[in-house]
Amino acid sequence: MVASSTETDGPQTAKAEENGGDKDIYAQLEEIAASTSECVRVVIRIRPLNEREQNTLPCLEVGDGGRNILVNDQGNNKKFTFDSIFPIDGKQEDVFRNVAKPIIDSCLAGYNGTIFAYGQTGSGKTFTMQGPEESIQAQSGDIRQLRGIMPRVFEYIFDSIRKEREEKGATVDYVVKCAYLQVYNETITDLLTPSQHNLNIREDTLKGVYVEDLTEEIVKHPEDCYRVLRKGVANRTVSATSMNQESSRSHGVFTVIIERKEEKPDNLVSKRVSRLNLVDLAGSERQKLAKTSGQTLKEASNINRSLSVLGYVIMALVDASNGKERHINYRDSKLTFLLKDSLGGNAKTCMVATVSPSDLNLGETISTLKFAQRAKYIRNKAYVNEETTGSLVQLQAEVRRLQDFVRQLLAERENWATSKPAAEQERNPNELVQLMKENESDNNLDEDKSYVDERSSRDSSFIHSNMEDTEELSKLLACAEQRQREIADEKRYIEALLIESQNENKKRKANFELLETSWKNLAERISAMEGNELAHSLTLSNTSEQYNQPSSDSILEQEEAATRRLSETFDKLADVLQTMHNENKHMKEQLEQKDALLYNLQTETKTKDVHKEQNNKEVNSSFLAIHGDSPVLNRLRKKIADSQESSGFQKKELVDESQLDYRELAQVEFLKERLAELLQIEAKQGENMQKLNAEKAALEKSVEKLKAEVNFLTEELQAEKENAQLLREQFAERERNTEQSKDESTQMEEKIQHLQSKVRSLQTYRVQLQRLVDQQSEEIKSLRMRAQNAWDELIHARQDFESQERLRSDRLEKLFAELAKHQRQEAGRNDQKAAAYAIKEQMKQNLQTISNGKEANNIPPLEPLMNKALDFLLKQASQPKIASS
Ligand SMILES: Nc1ncnc2c1ncn2[C@@H]1O[C@H](COP(=O)(O)OP(=O)(O)OP(=O)(O)O)[C@@H](O)[C@H]1O
Repeated sequence: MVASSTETDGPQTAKAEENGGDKDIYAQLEEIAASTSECVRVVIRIRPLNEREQNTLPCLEVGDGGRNILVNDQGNNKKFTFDSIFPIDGKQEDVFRNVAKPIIDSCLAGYNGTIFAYGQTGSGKTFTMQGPEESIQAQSGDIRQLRGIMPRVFEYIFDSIRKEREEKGATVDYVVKCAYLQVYNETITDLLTPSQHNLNIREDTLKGVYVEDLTEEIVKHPEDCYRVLRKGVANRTVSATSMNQESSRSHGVFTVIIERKEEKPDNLVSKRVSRLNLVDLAGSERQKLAKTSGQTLKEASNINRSLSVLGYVIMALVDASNGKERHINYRDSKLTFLLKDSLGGNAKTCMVATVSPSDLNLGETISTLKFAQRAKYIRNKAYVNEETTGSLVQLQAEVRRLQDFVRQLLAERENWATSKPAAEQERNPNELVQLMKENESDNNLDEDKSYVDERSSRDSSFIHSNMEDTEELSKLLACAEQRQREIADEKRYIEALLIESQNENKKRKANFELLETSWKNLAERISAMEGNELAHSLTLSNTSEQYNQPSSDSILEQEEAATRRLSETFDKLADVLQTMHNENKHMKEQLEQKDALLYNLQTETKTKDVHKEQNNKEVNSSFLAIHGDSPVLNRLRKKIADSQESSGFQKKELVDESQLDYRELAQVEFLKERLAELLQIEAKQGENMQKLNAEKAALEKSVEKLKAEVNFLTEELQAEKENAQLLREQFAERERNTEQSKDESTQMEEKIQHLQSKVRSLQTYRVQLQRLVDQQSEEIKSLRMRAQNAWDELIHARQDFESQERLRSDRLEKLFAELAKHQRQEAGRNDQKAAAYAIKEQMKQNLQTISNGKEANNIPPLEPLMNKALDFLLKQASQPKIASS
């Protein structure tokens, strides 16, 4: 179901065995080379639709091969490629095998590892990393299948350790520790000791990045780890938002520290310490969608800010891995500082980006995928964290080797020192004293000898005092050289600072320009929107006036209100951007000032350098005056030589010419002269000494001055550094604000696009409506004509009708008269009828009387005859007379 670009089993365990230490140095180097610079693995996990999304459309499709994902963005398909993609029905077990197993294998082999889940709030990060809480310790049933990466990691680690112990016995020893922390509102809390709040992050060359005073609990079984995890989960900050009933409001970092010690056959002990970070980041969320407020809103903005910094760090890392010179601001947020080793450092890292499949979250899904795509290009440099120690004998051998090495270095330094120019050696004052002593020992005359001894001792003391001065001067020189070096260092530092500040400035300028362009674009869009709004409202009001459509009225009202709201929001946004623009301008000016200040400092340092140079030259010349070709000393040397020569010559003369008295006199004269000369020299040397002392005092003063200047410069630099830091922080804050504004403007853009599409559909609808109305007005026209005709016809018909009506009423009147007449007749007939009935009755009675008498008189019955007559009468009476009228 899931395609993967990496092998999930086997090779790491093999590597673990290889690292046992049997390899030679070249193999280790090869392994280091192979292990360096490895890209971060990135996988995508799509969660099933939740209740809120049941009636929405899917916007994601996993492409062929299971490594591509297609996003349907309003009809446009965008394609992203990752190391693996887990579809909606992806199993927890598959995720563990593909994502976590290779990393744990690396950790067991001594590498650091990190797995982190990134994604929109409610997209399944906690589900992936941890699983439902009740599943963590589940021993059986369906719920056990829902365990996330963390519980499975614990089981796998202890299983692997058990297997290795079975194989290697007591030579291998493991200590496993767990720590759990959260970063909530930029504060680190120890989830295992929640009273430990606001902890500090530290960095160490050996340990890497770590949290000071964080509780590390030793764990011996997976059950211990479950307990630690549950304890931390209970202390983690979680609240309900509209997007997720149990939304993590903090970034959670669960660390497993694996310490492995192995005793090797040659008495060496190898020790590896690796750290596995399991990171469940807080979810990114659009505040409007998440409908957060109050504390939850503050949390959300902190979450978004730290995730933005994470985004910048990733962008910088990607640039850096593309060979660009970028400074990675890990320290801009606690999260990025904590993840420093995991992003671009000493760790093997895998990122699981979780997404929702619904088009309801399309914007967030696209931004998650883009983020994940960038992370793919980060290159990490992981290495095995191994340290080997040996027995005392081996350690002593190592110490000896190091001592030899140090000796060799010292000898090299000595060689270098002795290979100084010969002129420098000649200037050694001790040698000069020696030379003079040798000269003196050659003198045969006692007086001369005593005199020379005396002078020699005087000269020697002079030279000794010169030597002391020379030593002082050498010290001074060394001090000056040291100062020079310090100043050069400072100069280099200032230059680096200047370059950094220039780069920062460039960056800021670029951002500033970007901001300006986006601001301009936005302003244009706002004015375009305003224009559209006007045009839109005009057309819509026309439409509503012309056709008086109640349904389109309400749509228009809604549209107008939405446009008004949008325009208001845009106004506010424009204000915010204007303020930001002004602030950025101000910052730019400040930066320019700082640049100018730095430039001045640099120039000052250069001037100081020149002064230093001059001072040094002066000191050197003084040095030369003492040791080098000093005319006074040369003359002194010459005089001594001459006196020796002349005393030799006079001795010869004394022997040859036997003029002792004269020679003695001459000798005395000569010695007198020489004494005067030497006294003169001594006086001159005294003057020289005074001069040198004055020079020394001046030099000391200038050194003091320089020291003060250097101190001042250091303070200035410190202040500059602080200012730069402050500016950096302000800029980061500004960038974060810009990011937020960008988010808002993206939302606005989406709204605008939505509105524009609505306007477009409304325009189409209006055109259709116009056509319909045109048709209808044509029809109305023809109808009107037809109605006119009909009206005319109606008037005719009415006139006809009225005349006919009149005729009819006449006839009716007549008829009514006839009817009255008939009624009258009828009444008469009824009277007749009643009379006839009365007659009939009378007759009946009469007849009865008659019949009574007939029987007696035998008269034929008259009744039938009477009935006949009566019937005839009745018939006559009941016949209608009106028919004739
Ligand atoms: N792959 C999945 N399969 C089944 N249910 C899932 C899946 N992913 C997430 N869910 C469910 O979705 C809901 C939200 O998931 P979860 O809490 O893991 O999100 P989240 O990304 O950690 O959110 P947030 O960090 O913002 O709080 C939970 O009820 C979870 O059980």
